This record gives sequence, C-alpha cells and structure tokens, in this order.
Amino acid sequence: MPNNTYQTWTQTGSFMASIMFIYAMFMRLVPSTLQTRVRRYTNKFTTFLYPYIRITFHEFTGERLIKSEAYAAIQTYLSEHSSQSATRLKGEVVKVKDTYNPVVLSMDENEEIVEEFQGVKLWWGSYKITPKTHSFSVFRSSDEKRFYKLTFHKRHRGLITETYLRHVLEEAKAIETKNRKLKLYTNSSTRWSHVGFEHPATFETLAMNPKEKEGIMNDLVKFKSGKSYYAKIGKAWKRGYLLYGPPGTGKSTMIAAMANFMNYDVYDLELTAVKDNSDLRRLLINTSSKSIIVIEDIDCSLDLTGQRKKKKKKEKVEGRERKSSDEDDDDDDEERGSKVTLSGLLNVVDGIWSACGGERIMVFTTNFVEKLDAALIRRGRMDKHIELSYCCYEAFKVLAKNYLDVESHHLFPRIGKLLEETKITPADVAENLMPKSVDEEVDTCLHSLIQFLEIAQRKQKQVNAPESKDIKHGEVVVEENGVIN
Ligand SMILES: Nc1ncnc2c1ncn2[C@@H]1O[C@H](COP(=O)(O)OP(=O)(O)OP(=O)(O)O)[C@@H](O)[C@H]1O
Ligand SMILES: [Mg+2]
Repeated sequence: MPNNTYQTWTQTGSFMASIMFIYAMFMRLVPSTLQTRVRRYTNKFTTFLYPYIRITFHEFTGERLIKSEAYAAIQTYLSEHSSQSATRLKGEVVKVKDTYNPVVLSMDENEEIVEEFQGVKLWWGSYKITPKTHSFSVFRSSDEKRFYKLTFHKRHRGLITETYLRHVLEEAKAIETKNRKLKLYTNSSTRWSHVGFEHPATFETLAMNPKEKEGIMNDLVKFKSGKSYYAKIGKAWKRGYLLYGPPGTGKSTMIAAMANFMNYDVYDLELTAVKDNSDLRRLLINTSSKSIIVIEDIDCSLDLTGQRKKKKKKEKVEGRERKSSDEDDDDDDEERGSKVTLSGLLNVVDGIWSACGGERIMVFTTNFVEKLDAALIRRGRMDKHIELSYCCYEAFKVLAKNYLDVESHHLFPRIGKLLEETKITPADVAENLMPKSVDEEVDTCLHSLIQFLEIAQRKQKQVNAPESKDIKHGEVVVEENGVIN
C-alpha cells in the first residue's frame, strides 16, 4: 500500500475509534427506554454515511467445523481472478505429469482486490483472525479463523447476492473441473485418506477385444451424461460394474483406465479394515460424487456365500455337523475382526444409502465369479458384468503396439494361431513383449513370446490329456518370471 494511502487509513481508523468511544459514552447517558429508538436512528444515519454492505464467508461453518463449500469456491474463484490485480499472493508449485507448473493458490491474508461485475464495483478482502496466545508455536494455530469479506454498495444488493454470487460459484466449479487432479483414496475403519492418482492406463493401452472396449466406453459416456435420465426414471445416479476373470487379465488396469477416461477419483475400499456396517455407511457417505468406488477381490473380502468358511471348517473338523448360520456369523466376526455383513454391503450398493451423492460408479473385481452371492451381482447392484479373459489376437495387437510400436509383422499370424490354441494372460504377453535390454529388437521380443506360447501350449495339452493322471485337478502349475516350469 502506498505511504499516503496508509496514512489516510490510519487517520480514518483513529477518527472512527474516537467516534465509537463518544457514541458509547453517549449511550450510557440515554435512558434505557429510549435506547432502542436511538439505535434505530443511529443505524439509519450510519447507513447514510456508509452505504455499503459487507458479507463475510468463513472458512469453517457449523458446530462440527465442516469446511465451508462457499469459502472453498471463493478461494478457487479468487485464485484465478486476483492474480492480475492483487500484489501479494500465496503460491504453490504443483507437479502435473512430470512438469512443474507454478500455480497461484490464493490472495494472501489482509490483501484486497477490486472487481467489476456488470459495471458494478465490488471489493474482496482475505482476512485472518489469530487469537492472542502466549505460547509460541511454529505450526499454524487451529484456532485461526480465516474469512473472505465482500463489500458492495447497498444499491446493488439484488445483483450481487443473486446473480454475482451464483456466477462466482459456477466459475469456481468450472475452474475446479479444468484443474482437477485425480485422487486415490484408501480407508481405515471410518476415514478416507488420499494420495494423487497417477496410473497411466487408458482405454487406448488396454488390451481387449475392440468391440467390447467400445461398448464399455459408450456405456461410461452414457452414464456420465445421464443425470436427467436417471432422475426421470427415478433411479439413483450410479452404476455397478463387475469385472471378473483370471489373475493378470487387466481388471485393475481397466479400473485405472476408467478413472482416467471419466476423470473420476478412485476410492479403493478395503472391506476387511471396516469394523461394522455403520462404519461402512459412514465411509460411503463421505465419498464424493464423480468417483469410482472399488472393492477388489470381493470374494476374499467377505464371507459372501458361507462356502469358503464351510470348506475351512470341513478341513478343521472333519465329520462334525454344520452349525446354525448365526453361530457361523459369530465365528466369522471373531476370525476377521470385521462385522460387515453381506446385507450391510447389499444396502450400501443398492439400498436407501446408496443414493447419497450421485454420479458414482461401483466396481467389484473377482477371480471367481461363481462364488459370489446372486443378490450381490444382480442387475441394479452390478449392472454390467465384464469378463476379462485370456489374451486374444486383437488384444495382442494392442500390446504389440504399446510395447514395441509395431502394428504388423510377419510373425503376427503365427502368434495369432498360437493364441487361439493357448490360454495365456495379457500380463504374460506383456512381460514377454517388453524388451529386456536397450538394443533388443522387435524380432527378438516376438520370438521370445512365440517360445513362451509354445511351452505354455505343450503344458496345457499335457494337463488336458487323459493319460496325465498324475496331475490332479486344481493342482497349481508353478510359473517363474512368466515361464512355465
Ligand atoms: N488387458 C490388459 N491390457 C493391458 N495390460 C494388461 C492387461 N491385462 C494385464 N495387463 C498387464 O498386466 C499387469 C497385471 O494386470 P492387472 O493388475 O490389471 O490384472 P488383474 O486382472 O487385476 O489381476 P488380479 O486378479 O491378480 O488382481 C498390469 O500391470 C498390466 O501391465
Ligand atoms: Mg487386480
């Protein structure tokens, strides 16, 4: 602030303080019966002298100190609009995709800017009240109260409180969408914590049948733009996807591709860390819209059918009668330390609670779809069932393009034929296609894949052959570094 302006403000401040002091003394002399009337006239007089309205927006609201959405929106809005006019700004350097972008976060405390909206002048100020404390701390005091103050002439009350503030909120939303950085959340029993989501998978790099891929992408686009449609049919704006298939077929990769495609945050829900159904509900309420809630390996997270436990018990106590289901539940709780039940999960996925927030996708993954309870995967809960299976020729072509940058090669037909006859996951194909040294050629990688496919084919033929009675059903064939032994 220039020197003469500073002096003017100081003088005005002390003048106002003197007036206030005289006013307080005067009010003491006025009989109490007349005080209300005097106050009314004083208010009218001060409004005449100072015809401005001030609105404050505090950082925290409510008894439980919830961060005010209005404050956050104004902060975002002012971060864009104050950078031109304010002289003191708080800045932060943010890393986006390996490049550092200097991002001005907001106006510094006690800074003011002037804005013009539809020819009307208004003032924004950013302030902080620090309670007086005798102890010294280098950390930010939790009692600090920050707020923005908006000042404008009372003549424009309607325009500012309705049109302008709506404009601020809408613009803040647009800025947030533009600068959005995805987050990956993980849970304890009651809380979410997050890190930045930086998985590079996209639908372009996802290896699968192109027609199926296009179908999934269309489904997602339809969901994203379906707000009014879901409202019209009276359905909560959410969609469930069940991804199933053997390990290494791209279920987790597809979730990452979905998040990048939709620009949604990911909530990776670890059910075993959740104490009970009410904590599960609390976690769900605290997820934001535009998000994907993921439960990986759902069959391992909960005893969803009772069959797994039954099996274990059978192993433990051969021949003993099965206990009643209530007793079973109690035992399960003790063993896993979580009281989340199937019905609790069903309610969260498609019950009254599932409608909170809207615009959410829920994804379950499993290697054993047949083990899941029918109620859990019925349409409405898991609307779209997607099987991710062994690598087909089309999927191989995507991987070859990703890993080796080749779209055609004389070895492709041979690989295509082998893939038709052999069950091998995209993860194994990817591993074999990845060059193992800087100067490894395309030919070498493709030959290595062919060799791997031939060995896998021989092994699979052996397993399926009737004379190979020595290999019992379900026996694990040990693989090391992508090569079957
Ligand atoms: N369809 C695919 N497209 C591209 N890459 C894939 C695909 N499937 C697997 N991969 C590669 O293999 C690795 C393992 O895949 P991913 O973790 O997605 O498998 P998954 O199906 O989730 O396995 P699990 O059932 O064990 O969790 C990934 O890092 C990815 O690079
Ligand atoms: Mg996975």
